[in-house]
Amino acid sequence: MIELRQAGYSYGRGATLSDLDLTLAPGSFHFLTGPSGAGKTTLLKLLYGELKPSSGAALLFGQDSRKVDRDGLARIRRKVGVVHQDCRFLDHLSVVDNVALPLQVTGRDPSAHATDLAQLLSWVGLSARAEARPPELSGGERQRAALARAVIMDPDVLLADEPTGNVDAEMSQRLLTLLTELNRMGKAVVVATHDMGLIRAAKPLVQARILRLAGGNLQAAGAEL
Ligand SMILES: Nc1ncnc2c1ncn2[C@@H]1O[C@H](COP(=O)(O)OP(=O)(O)OP(=O)(O)O)[C@@H](O)[C@H]1O
Repeated sequence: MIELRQAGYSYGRGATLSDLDLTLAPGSFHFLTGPSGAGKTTLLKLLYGELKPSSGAALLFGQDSRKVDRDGLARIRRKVGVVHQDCRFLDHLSVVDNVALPLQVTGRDPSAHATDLAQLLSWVGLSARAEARPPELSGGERQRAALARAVIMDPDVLLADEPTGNVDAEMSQRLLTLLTELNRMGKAVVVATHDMGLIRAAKPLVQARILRLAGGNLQAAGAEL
């Protein structure tokens, strides 16, 4: 579905990422670790076409991200749900309206998807917070709302950037359960995290590959969980 081939990226001075090979197959689960500044967010951006490789290639559903036009990239993005590190909500809209935003952006009528929205909010445990504004949410509630928004379009791939940052161990476990449920539905999942406890907690739930970014390169961090 998504493949990096010898992909590199530079923000201008030196290479942040170099010669990365990575394949996301349907139903795969990857953890992406590495120190702060190693390039985890940059790598995720290559996987959904927000950044294009400075060298090598990113093949997104068979299309080279450097050659695809805007419309093609928009179509690809609908198949990839992203939970951003900072969640990126519109604070003047309610939680349910934020979760519905991808529907609106792609020209669908959210009211025609009211059942899907209600089911999704129930799945992430936020039915009672549907009309709250994002600044009123706790860290764990924000992350769950961001996850709901990332999957409202039923993507094939889910990319989550530090989805358990600023939440306690119990909420981490809950988020992990949601991520593994999505994976069991066949979605390819990539979770960028510093949280080795999260990776250990995933062991009984999912067969995941652990990748470590260091010095711009990807290394397999040990055996399968
Ligand atoms: N827009 C940008 N312009 C220039 N440099 C950038 C930009 N975004 C990131 N960088 C640099 O690229 C490197 C990798 O950043 P990135 O955010 O991908 O790392 P990360 O592993 O996700 O870090 P963290 O774990 O702290 O979130 C860092 O040195 C960062 O300062």
